[in-house]
Amino acid sequence: MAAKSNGPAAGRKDRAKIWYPVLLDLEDKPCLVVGGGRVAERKTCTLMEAGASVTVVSPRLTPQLEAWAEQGLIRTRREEYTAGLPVLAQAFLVFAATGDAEVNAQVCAEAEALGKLVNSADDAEAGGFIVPATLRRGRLTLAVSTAGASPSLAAKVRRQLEDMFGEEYAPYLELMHELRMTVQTVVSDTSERQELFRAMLEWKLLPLFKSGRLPYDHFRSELLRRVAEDPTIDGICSIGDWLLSLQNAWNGHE
Ligand SMILES: C[C@@]1(CC(=O)O)c2cc3[nH]c(cc4nc(cc5[nH]c(cc(n2)[C@H]1CCC(=O)O)[C@@](C)(CC(=O)O)[C@@H]5CCC(=O)O)C(CC(=O)O)=C4CCC(=O)O)c(CCC(=O)O)c3CC(=O)O
Ligand SMILES: NC(=O)C1=CN([C@@H]2O[C@H](COP(=O)(O)OP(=O)(O)OC[C@H]3O[C@@H](n4cnc5c(N)ncnc54)[C@H](O)[C@@H]3O)[C@@H](O)[C@H]2O)C=CC1
Repeated sequence: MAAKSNGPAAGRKDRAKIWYPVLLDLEDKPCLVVGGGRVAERKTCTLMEAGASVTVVSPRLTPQLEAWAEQGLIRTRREEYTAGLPVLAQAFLVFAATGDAEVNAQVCAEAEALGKLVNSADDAEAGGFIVPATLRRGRLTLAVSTAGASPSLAAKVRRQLEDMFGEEYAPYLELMHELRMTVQTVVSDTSERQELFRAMLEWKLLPLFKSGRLPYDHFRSELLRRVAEDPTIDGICSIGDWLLSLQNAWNGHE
């Protein structure tokens, strides 16, 4: 069988590096950021969002980093980086984000020697991972990368996705998650379940969420009830009809 053009053969050395995307669980994981400027602040912020336990090593900190330190949200060491810091040896992820390229290279070398995943703010190829531009809508994560070719383009594409994937995706996915769990409990056959999940994607739920007029709790329990009552393809399709009729009724009242 011929290899697909984007298949394993695409990983050969004569091509640009292909980065492997993953989503990491950083909850309570120790992470080290070396440097205390604007870039270190941005990396720290997204690490905090992911629940990481962040230590920043830098003689100077941005006012925001200072504030987080005062609030006890991050740990800091107000000093220049030196090799052999226990906080580096204990870190799950390391970020080299100083304004000094030589220091960043030293941080990367030490971290890699200890088998750590390290990110270099000033040299994509020097570290073991790079950070994409990220859009979150509850459980939906969209990550955009240009493999370091143009980080500002990654940010621009992320902004464009903001319009395409609005806030309504967060409650929509919560509900889809709950409905999926319901179906998993009441339907034992895997292929039957998959058919139902695909049919549920055809429901015109997103416009209902987008309108912002849904009495969410009532709607949620009604939908869960209907799915549990008739978890068949006919049942799922008739729920789809019910959702359409709701939408049409609302549109008619506008
Ligand atoms: C390789 C990588 C390593 C890493 O940091 O992981 C890297 C490297 C470098 N960035 C540089 C510059 C800028 N980076 C940004 C912004 C972001 N940079 C991010 C990631 C990455 N940046 C990784 C590759 C990501 C990819 O391409 O997929 C984002 C997506 C995520 C984040 O940082 O959290 C975040 C946007 C977040 C968002 O808005 O969503 C801006 C815009 C701004 O600051 O507003 C500028 C100025 C404009 C410009 O230069 O384009 C420079 C040059 C420094 C110089 O020349 O002085 C280097 C070093 C080099 O290129 O060698
Ligand atoms: N990856 C990215 O997204 C981006 C990367 N960059 C690169 O990242 C680097 C940092 O950028 P900014 O934060 O804007 O710089 P900045 O000048 O605002 O901050 C540099 C920080 O590094 C600290 N520092 C300097 N020497 C140190 C040492 N020996 N040990 C510990 N900390 C030390 C300073 O105290 C300061 O807090 C720049 O070199 C730039 O090339 C710039 C823009 C975006």
